[in-house]
Amino acid sequence: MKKALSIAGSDCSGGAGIQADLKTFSAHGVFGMSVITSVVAENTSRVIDIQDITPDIIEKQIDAVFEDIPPDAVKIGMLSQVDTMLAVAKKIHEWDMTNIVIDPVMYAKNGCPLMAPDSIDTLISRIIPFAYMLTPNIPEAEKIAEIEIHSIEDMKRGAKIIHEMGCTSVLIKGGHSVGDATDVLFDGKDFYSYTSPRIQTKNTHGTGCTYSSAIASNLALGHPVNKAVENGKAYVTTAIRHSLAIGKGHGPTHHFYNLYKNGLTDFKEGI
Ligand SMILES: Nc1ncnc2c1ncn2[C@@H]1O[C@H](COP(=O)(O)OP(=O)(O)OP(=O)(O)O)[C@@H](O)[C@H]1O
Ligand SMILES: Cc1ncc(COP(=O)(O)O)c(N)n1
Repeated sequence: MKKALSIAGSDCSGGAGIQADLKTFSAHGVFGMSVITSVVAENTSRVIDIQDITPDIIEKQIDAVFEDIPPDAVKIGMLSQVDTMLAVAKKIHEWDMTNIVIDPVMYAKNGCPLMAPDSIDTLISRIIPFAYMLTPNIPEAEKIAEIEIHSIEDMKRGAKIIHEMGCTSVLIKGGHSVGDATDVLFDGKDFYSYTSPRIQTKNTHGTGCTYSSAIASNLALGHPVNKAVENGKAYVTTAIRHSLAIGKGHGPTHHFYNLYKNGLTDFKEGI
């Protein structure tokens, strides 16, 4: 069985972060493991508080996983502080991690910051160069590349600038644009785009986490980069199309529908 690790924050309400990642891994038939970087008291409407895990315990969690069950792919999500980033960067290097998909999470859907603003330089210098794929949304890409993004051409320009920071490939996600949901991948040579019709729903909590974990699952399963994104896009689109109207704010993506669709379960309740 293929194995994947998520290094990310915990969303107690189950829609984003580690919880979304583990559900996504399971739906792909991949064995999921987790290293928690922050415990976030959050739900579909708001972030109440954040407790960052100490760098020491983050490092020890990574050691515990890698000395025993080395993963075939690693997804990295919320890294809230400079020290968190430095601890993760040290361990990426020490364990020679590969197939790393990094979602540079900066804000929750309701606008609450999940990354300290003063850590952007460390993200760029110490984390981004390790990414096999970096998956910023449009506001994150604007911050990292220091440009404004209003069009597909801007997304391509942003992807090129970010690629020069040392990552192997960049996928800028179009969830925050208008019209079709188009994502742009740059692998250092060619551009690829992935489009789905925009689904009219407010229930998009955890879409970015779901997408990056689906891509990591596909890399763990041995797919090349553009196929991993194609499959990941199909997964997240289905998960949004059947997202759940639960909670008072932005409801979460639906993983069981994907399982059902792929014939892995006959679970139908709530679809
Ligand atoms: N309403 C929608 N309809 C169809 N696809 C969408 C919609 N919203 C987002 N997507 C797609 O979902 C994926 C995740 O993109 P998005 O830009 O929402 O990520 P994100 O902002 O990082 O997510 P999060 O808000 O969870 O951090 C992308 O493939 C994007 O195109
Ligand atoms: C722990 C954690 N990680 C990531 C997100 C971003 O996801 P979203 O923007 O969909 O809330 C989140 N809300 N919580």
